[in-house]
This record gives sequence, structure tokens and C-alpha cells, in this order.
Amino acid sequence: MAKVRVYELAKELGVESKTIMTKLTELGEFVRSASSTIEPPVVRKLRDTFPAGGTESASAPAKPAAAKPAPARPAAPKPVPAAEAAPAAPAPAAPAPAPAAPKAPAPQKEAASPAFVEPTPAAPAAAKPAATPAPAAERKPSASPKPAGGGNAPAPGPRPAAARPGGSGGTGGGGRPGSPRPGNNPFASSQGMPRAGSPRPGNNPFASSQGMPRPGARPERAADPAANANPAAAAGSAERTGGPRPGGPRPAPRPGGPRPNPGMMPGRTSIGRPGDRPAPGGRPGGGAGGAGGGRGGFAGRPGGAGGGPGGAPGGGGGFAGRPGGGGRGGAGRGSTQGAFGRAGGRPVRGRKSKRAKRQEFEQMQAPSLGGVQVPRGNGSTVVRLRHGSSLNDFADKIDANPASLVTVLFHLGEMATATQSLDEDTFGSLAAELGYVIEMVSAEEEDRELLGAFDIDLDAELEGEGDDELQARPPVVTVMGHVDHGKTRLLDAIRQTDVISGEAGGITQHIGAYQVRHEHEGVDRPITFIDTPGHEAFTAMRARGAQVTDIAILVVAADDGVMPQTVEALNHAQSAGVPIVVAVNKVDKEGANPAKIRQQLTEYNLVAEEYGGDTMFVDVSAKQNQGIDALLEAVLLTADASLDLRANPDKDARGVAIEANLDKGRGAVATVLVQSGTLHVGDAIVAGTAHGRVRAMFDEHGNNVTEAGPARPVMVLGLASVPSAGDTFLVAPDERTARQIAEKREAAERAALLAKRRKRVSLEDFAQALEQGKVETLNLVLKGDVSGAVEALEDALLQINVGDEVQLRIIHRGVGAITQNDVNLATVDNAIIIGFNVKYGERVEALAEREGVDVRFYSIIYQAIDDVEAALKGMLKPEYEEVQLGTAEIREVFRSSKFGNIAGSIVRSGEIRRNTKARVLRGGAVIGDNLTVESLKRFKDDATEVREGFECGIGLGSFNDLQVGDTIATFEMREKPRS
Ligand SMILES: Nc1nc2c(ncn2[C@@H]2O[C@H](COP(=O)(O)OP(=O)(O)OP(=O)(O)O)[C@@H](O)[C@H]2O)c(=O)[nH]1
Repeated sequence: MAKVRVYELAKELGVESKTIMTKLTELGEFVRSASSTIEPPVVRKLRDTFPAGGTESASAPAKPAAAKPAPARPAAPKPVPAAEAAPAAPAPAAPAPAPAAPKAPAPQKEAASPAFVEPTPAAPAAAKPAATPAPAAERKPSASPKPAGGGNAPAPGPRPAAARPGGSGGTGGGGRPGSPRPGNNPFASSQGMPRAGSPRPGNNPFASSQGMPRPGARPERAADPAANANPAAAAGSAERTGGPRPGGPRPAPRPGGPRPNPGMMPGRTSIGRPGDRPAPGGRPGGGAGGAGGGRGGFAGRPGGAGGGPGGAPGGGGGFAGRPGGGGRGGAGRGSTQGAFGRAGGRPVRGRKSKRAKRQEFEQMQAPSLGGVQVPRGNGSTVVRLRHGSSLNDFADKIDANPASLVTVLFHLGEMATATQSLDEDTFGSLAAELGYVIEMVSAEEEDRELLGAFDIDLDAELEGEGDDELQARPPVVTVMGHVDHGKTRLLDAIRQTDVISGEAGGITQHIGAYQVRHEHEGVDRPITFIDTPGHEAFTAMRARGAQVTDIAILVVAADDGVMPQTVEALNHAQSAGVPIVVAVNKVDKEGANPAKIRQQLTEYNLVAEEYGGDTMFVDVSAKQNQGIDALLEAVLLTADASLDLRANPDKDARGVAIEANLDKGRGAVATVLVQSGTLHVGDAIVAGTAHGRVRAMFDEHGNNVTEAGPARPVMVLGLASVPSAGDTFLVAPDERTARQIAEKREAAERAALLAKRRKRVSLEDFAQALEQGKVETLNLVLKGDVSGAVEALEDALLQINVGDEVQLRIIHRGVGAITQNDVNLATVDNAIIIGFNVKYGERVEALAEREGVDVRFYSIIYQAIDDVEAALKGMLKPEYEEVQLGTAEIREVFRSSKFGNIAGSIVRSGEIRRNTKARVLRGGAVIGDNLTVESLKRFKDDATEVREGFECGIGLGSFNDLQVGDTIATFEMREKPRS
């Protein structure tokens, strides 16, 4: 046994507890009472000091021999028993009497002896072994006793016991597996006693000890007492428990005892202990445990006592158990005490029908939040929700009442109506509480599902296309580059090369994209150009999930070199995985240095072929139409080298809207790029949330066309509304389907927009997102007022030691205000934008807000570095500041027994809002803080807010210390913007 109680040792040594305690004080050991436990080394010292009874000697030997291990016990038990029996007996006897009488003397004895025995042996043994081992030993003994009576039991018993405890208790958890039993026993005994007790009667006897405990509920004390009562030792207690009470009944009881017995504390029993008992199987165990439990419950110490034998451990366990116990353990205890509403309550009331008990048990498992019942998942039940879903949608999926979910969510600290769109995090915490796992369906998936409802499966369609169906299609090219480097001029020049039109001036109409033909290796091949220079259109489309561009032409003026937007453009292209062909423009100009461009771009991983890289650089002069053919040739070569450009033309068309506008005379006009299939006049189409029937189509020459195949841009008339650039379009089986798809998309888009708010990664939640595997890379977009600062910032950021699990990637850096492009790029790549001494460009803030992009501004470089570093380490927490909302002066206090005191007040400043935080000030001193405006009335009506100058009734919940003249100040905590 690990620990011995003072009174046990006193008994053993044949001295008074007081004497031992005095001695302990002399030794500098602090003990609270005679039932306190003493550590083995101290026990040894005391034994040396009081060379008392032979018991000691007997036990001493035993210890060594036993060495705590299981073996010891078996052996020890018997011998010891004898020895201890004597001492122990008395104690047990004492308690036993009363209870015992009623029940079964015989059992008592049996129980007693074994229990005692064990304890004793244990105790001595314990000294040597480590405390931990001891527990086990103790337990075992206890267990063994009963079963054993014999030797076998011991061995098995112990372990089992241990095991159970651990298991059942959950509590016992660690070392104290024993606890479980204790718990069981405890209750068993205690409960058994009491109830049975006549329980009460029973109680009386031990009354002090037992009686108390049980009823006592509780607590520690109860336990302690019990322990004391037992005096003898854990054994004693055990006995009592086991012995007396259980005495007869118990024996069995414990194991199952609890229930039987008692009937008693069924409640408790059932809860915590049930499990235990079984485990113990042994009454002995039970007995002992019981005792231990009792005490254990209390505290470690008691436990110790209980443990006496095995009790000690048990005791500890008990404790731990309860707390940790969680479900059962906790309940168990609670019940005992009656402190825990359900469990405790019932038992007290008396017996309940099995059904009632079961119901109660089930209730315990139901979510208790807010007192509502919601079907629970098993912790891994997956619920798929669309972005923008509401509690109603969630409730549908789990077959719950939406109102219950509102309540549960409220108890989790969030308020939402059943129809309000919620973000993923909110659903996540709600789902976790209820045992579900939320999977948010991505926008693409969502659209796929939406189309699936109409029997349209674009992926399956693509997968089903083999070499038989696929035919080569032209590449789609976007021209990007720094301002004034000649993008527009180059697109014009290319347009001029169109050999098909045969018209002077080539393409006559701007429709957002055009096709030219170029003879490549003897074959006349078309190339499609997106006729919107710059990467704005490119990123805008990409942000909408449309990947239109196959190849990017990066225009760099040879007389100017690589400039910020050059870099920006190539970042965009690279981040989209689009191959780049570099057009070194203005080579006709004086001072043009094409070689310098090649050299500069090597820094950005664009290494010219002539330098051993794989990027084609072509010197051109857009102004003089030089090198255009070579450029087209390079485009085709690059396409052939790195891309598989094929599509099936023989199906309904699918593609992307490139640009669209509302024309006064013609209605919605959209230029679409067919990506696969063939679009015909008369087709029912849906583009984003716009739908209609193709009334007419025109090409870039203004000619009417009746059909358009893959990579063919055409201007379409006939849509009922204007789609957005980047919207995907498809031909539907009929106009009605087209309309329905459009309507559903519109609804989904609206809902998603509502829920979007702050969903993207932010520096604050980056570490969390990292942990959850949502991100692996912290993508940053750096913008600064001067390039030197941006470079310095980038260098410093890249030097942060980020560890292996995460990568820091600067996906774009540039000089100037935060632009829509930056936000679009951050949207696509889930990046955070860092602005150093710059501001938002026009209308960009709204876009960032809408897209939920985290944009941070700094004017001190180290602050930015610190924040990023902190984010990477999960240290960056949002800062909150208190914002006062309003004050009200109390003019009169209405007392209401139902609602608590209501402050009849007049709002002096700001406004008073319901559910906001409040504090009460009297003469400038705060007399009540962290309160909530729980009720707010204007006359008899409930109000959500009352403005300055108006009177209202304010209820602060249970805070009733209100006086006329007090001021109620309301405030809220707002996230502090970092700067
Ligand atoms: N000498 C010479 N000038 C050129 C060449 N290409 C374009 N330019 C001139 O450079 C200026 C800018 O050309 P743009 O085509 O407007 O350049 P951009 O890149 O489209 O400019 P933004 O639309 O403002 O972004 C114009 O004055 C062109 O005439 C060229 O090859 N040689």
C-alpha cells in the first residue's frame, strides 16, 4: 500500500492517533487530521520511532517480500490478515455494528477480514514500493480478498480491479485506476449503507462515517469521515462498506452491489460506479474500493485511506476520477452529492422506474446546452453544407429542430437566426459540439451539384472524351505587361496580321477577344487573343474560377526594362501555371537593350532559350509590325511543347463569358469564349446567373455566325441579363432548365455572399488554419511606397525561421496602392496583403471586405515582420478594445421577483442596446461589472435599443444591487484594427 492513514498507523502501532500526529509535527510533516495519509517513508520513520506491535514486524517483512508487486499480496494477504485482523477488526466492528446488524454479519466478517488483511499488508508493503505500485497492490488485495478468500483472486483481482478502475473511472485515469473501484465501493458502501440502511439505520451506526459520506454527499468530507470511521483502515472502510453494509448484501452488491443494495443510490451507482463495480467484481475490491471511493471522492487523501489497502490509490483515483470522470465519474459523484442536477437529484428523490432512469441517462448524453435536445453525431458524422447555409439547412440534414440549434449556438456564444447564413467556422464549432463534422462544399462543387440536379455533369463529360472525340483547338492568349510597354499596340499589330478577314485594317470590331490565323509549319492555325490588355481581366476571371488563358505574352519594353507591373503580371501568370512567351517590344527604339531584358527576367525564373532556359523571348516592334509572325510562331511552339490543347466540338457548348454589357438597342450583349462543344444560334444558354436563348452571334469582324466551336470567341445576343466577366456558360437542354439553373445559382450566390465576410485566412487565424491542415503556405502580397522598402520587407520576411511545417511565399510584390488586382490575386491564392506606407486604391477596400481578404497596413517594417512571425507561430491573437455604447441614469428601481430588479432609467448618452455588456457605477465607482442588459423595455414593450433622452426599463439579470442615481454604462468589445 502506498499510503497509510494516521489512525491506521496508530492502531497498528498501538498508540493514539494524537501521538502519531504530534510525532509527525516534530518530524516536520504536516497532517491535517487522523485520517490524513502519510507517505511511506514517513511511515517507516514512525515505525522506527514506535517499535510497536508485532504487527509491524510482521508487515514489514511482508513488504520486502511482497515488494508490493502482486505476488506480495497474495502471500501477504493471509498472513497479514491475521496480524491486522486484530487491529482492523475493531475498527470495522465499530462501524459495522449498526449496519452490519441489519444486513449480514457474516459477510461483514468476511469482508472485513479480507479487506483488512489486504489493507494491512498493503500498507506495509506500500512503504517500500513506490507510491504508484502500491495502489495497484492495494487494489488487488482488496479485490483478492473477496474472491479469494483465496490466493487466486488476488492476482486476478488486482489487475482487473486496476483495469476497471481505470476504465470505468476514466477518472482514475492515470495512476489511480483504483479509483474506480473506490468510487464504486464508496458509493456502494455509502449508498448502500444509507439507503439500505435503513438505511439509515445503517447509517447511524457508522453513521458518522458512512452515513455522512453518503448523504453527505459528498464530498470529501463524507468520505473522510468514512475513512475515519473505518479507522482501521481502508480496510475498515472497506469493511464497512463492504462489510457492514454490504455486508451481506453488498458483497454481491458491490459488483453489482450498488444496485442491489441500495437501490440506493442507484442513481449514483448507476452512474459512476456501476462500471466500477463490475470491474471489481470483487466485492472485496468493491468493499475496499468502496471505502476508497468514499474517501477517494473526497480527496486524494481519503482515498489514501481507503486506499489504505488499495484504497489509497483508489482514493486518488477517486478524485481524479470525478473530475475527469466526465460522464460517468462525474455523474457518479455528483449524484452522490446530489449536486449534479440530474443524477444527484433523482437519487435523492427515491427510486425511479427503470424507464425513468434510462431516460435520465439518455438525457445525460444528449446535448445539454441550453437544455435542448438535438440529435447527435458520433464525432465523425459528416454533414455537407453549402457556403451560405443557415441553421435551417443544418437542421434539415441532421433532422433537428432549427430552434434548438439556435439555442445551442447561443450557448456557444454566438447568436444567429435560423435563416441567417453562417460561415464555416460557426458551423464548425456548432458541429463539433454536437458530434458532427462539417464539410463545406466549395463553390465549384456546389455548382457541380447544382448542375447535377439537372443531369448535367461537366466533369464526367470531359472524362468521357477520348481521342475519338477530341480535336485540336487554338490556344487562347492573353497579353500582359507594364503600362505603356505596348500591349495595346501589340494586340493591334497582331490583329492586323489576320489573313482571314482579307479586309484592310483587319479586325474591325472590339468584342473582347479575337482570333487570327498564322501559318505554322505549313498549317494555317488559328490563335485566339483576349483583347483586353493587362492582367486585370486575367485575374478577375481567375478569381471567378475561370481559367481561360492558355499562354501569356509578357510585353516588356526594351528601352525600359522590367518594371513593377511586369513583375506583377508574371507573378499572376506563374501563379496560374500559365506558360509565358516574352515579347521584348520597342526594339526599334534607340537605347533598346533586349539582352538586358533577358538578363533581368532570369531573376524571375524566366530564362531565355538562348540562355539555356525554356522561355521563348521574341524581339518585336509593335509600332513597326516587326517580329509579330515570330511571336505568333513562338506562341504556337510553346503551346505545342507544353500544352495539350484539344476539345470536343460535337456537343453542347461550354465556355466562359469574357465581357458583357448592356446595349441600349440590343439588350444584354456578351462575348463568350467557347471552350468545348459548339454553340449554335437558338441554343438555350445560361451564363452565371444570366440565361436566355442565343438570338444571334457575331464574330470580331462583325459578321453573323451561326455556330462557334472551341476557342472561338463570339458576341452573343439573347441573354435576359448581363453576366459577369469570368462567368462560365453552358448550353442547357431547354430554356426552362437554363432559367432554373440561373435562378438557383443566383440564390446560392446571394447566400454565399452573405456568409462570406471573414472567411479567408487572416494572420490571426493562420496558425489555426495551419493546424487544421487548411493551409500549408502563408501566401503574402507585399505592396510598398518605394521598391527599396518592399525589397527590404521581403528579404526580412524570408529570413523568418518558419520551420518545416509551413512555407512562406511572397506571391507578389509591388509598388503603389493596394489594387483590385492585388485583392483578386489574394482571393485566388488565399493570400494576406501587407501594405507598407500605402493605402487602398479606389473601391479596393470594399472589394477586399467583400472577398474577406486580410489586408494589413504598416509603417514600421519590424511591426510587419513581427506580426508575420507571430502568425506563423500562432501567437497573433486579435486585440479587442472596449467601446462604450451608451449610459443611462437610474431614476427608479422596480422590484420584480420574477425578473429581478428593473432599473427605470433615462438614456443619457449614446444608446442602450439589449444583450450588450454593462456595468453599474455609483458615485463613479464600479459596483457591478461584466453584466448583460438582459431585458430592455420601453414602457411595456420590449425594445432592442433605446436612444439618448428616452426612458426605458433595464434588467441586468440577477444583478439586483441597483439604486436611484446609479449609472448603467453599456459597452462592447470590438476587434482592434492593427496598424
Ligand atoms: N517605338 C515604339 N513605340 C511603341 C512600340 N509599341 C508601343 N509603342 C508606343 O508606346 C506607347 C504605349 O503603347 P501602348 O500600346 O498604349 O502601351 P500599353 O502597354 O497598352 O499601355 P497601357 O494601355 O497604358 O497599359 C504608345 O505611344 C505606343 O505608340 C514599339 O514597338 N516601338
